[in-house]
Amino acid sequence: MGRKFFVGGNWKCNGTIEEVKKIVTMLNEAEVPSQDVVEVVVSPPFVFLPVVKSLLRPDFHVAAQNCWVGKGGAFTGEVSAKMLVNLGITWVILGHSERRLVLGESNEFVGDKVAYALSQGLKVIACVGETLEQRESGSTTVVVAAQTKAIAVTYFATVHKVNCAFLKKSGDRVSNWSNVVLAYEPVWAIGTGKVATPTQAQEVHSELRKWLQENAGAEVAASTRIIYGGSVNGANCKELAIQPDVDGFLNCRELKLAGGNGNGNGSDRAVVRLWFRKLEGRKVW
Ligand SMILES: O=C(CO)COP(=O)(O)O
Repeated sequence: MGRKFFVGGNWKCNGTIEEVKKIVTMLNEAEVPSQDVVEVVVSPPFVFLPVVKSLLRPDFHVAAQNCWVGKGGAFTGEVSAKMLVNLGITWVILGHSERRLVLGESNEFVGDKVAYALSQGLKVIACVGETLEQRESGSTTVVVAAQTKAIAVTYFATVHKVNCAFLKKSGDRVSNWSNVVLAYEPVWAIGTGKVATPTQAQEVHSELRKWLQENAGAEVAASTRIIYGGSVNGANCKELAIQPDVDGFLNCRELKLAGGNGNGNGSDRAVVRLWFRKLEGRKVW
């Protein structure tokens, strides 16, 4: 089965309402290949989800950048999967390294979030990736395999004491991989300008696919999209995209908001167009 190319924009904690509307206008005008061959998903901060959802062209999808691990309730500051679904949001990013490393989310906690979000009907972009230290010590494969295993298997009932009746009842595996996209995002490449080489990305993506093959079966391995994130831009995306196991991107820098952490040269529209045009070089199109 062919894997539909995936282009994701993670806007992180950036932007004002005016900037968000501006980038939505750009996206609405962008020339992109048919949604039969590419899936575009943008992920604004929580507060901008309703406005993006209402203004964005309907063939593009909207993702939240996080959600709570279980049912709502007395969890100040959190947003539940059910609330996202209620708003018409179809995707959520879980396990981003910024949440793992800055906010201390463990592999198991991320795994539990993935399981719960899927149970509520959300599609999940589940992030994995090693730090520079882990790469240099040769443990990249072990690290991303452990993160992926925790996504596939939940430890919720034993590790966490937060009430989550669903997970306690329902067994322990991602049963529907078609609603999961794995995002390999090496921590050392995020926001640093140090993109993984196409070979480095392909190596890890192929290891992840092998892990899926061994643990979730050949069909899941062949059909699950594994996307890359970390300093992707219009200039480097084509070489990455032609790697056999790179099925798309999760990216902040090119789909940036004006004044964000990208090049800030005012040519945002040109960059969006360039990005999509470069991607067209991929054979599947
Ligand atoms: O973290 C990322 C996407 O989730 C990548 O960020 P950059 O595109 O800024 O490297």
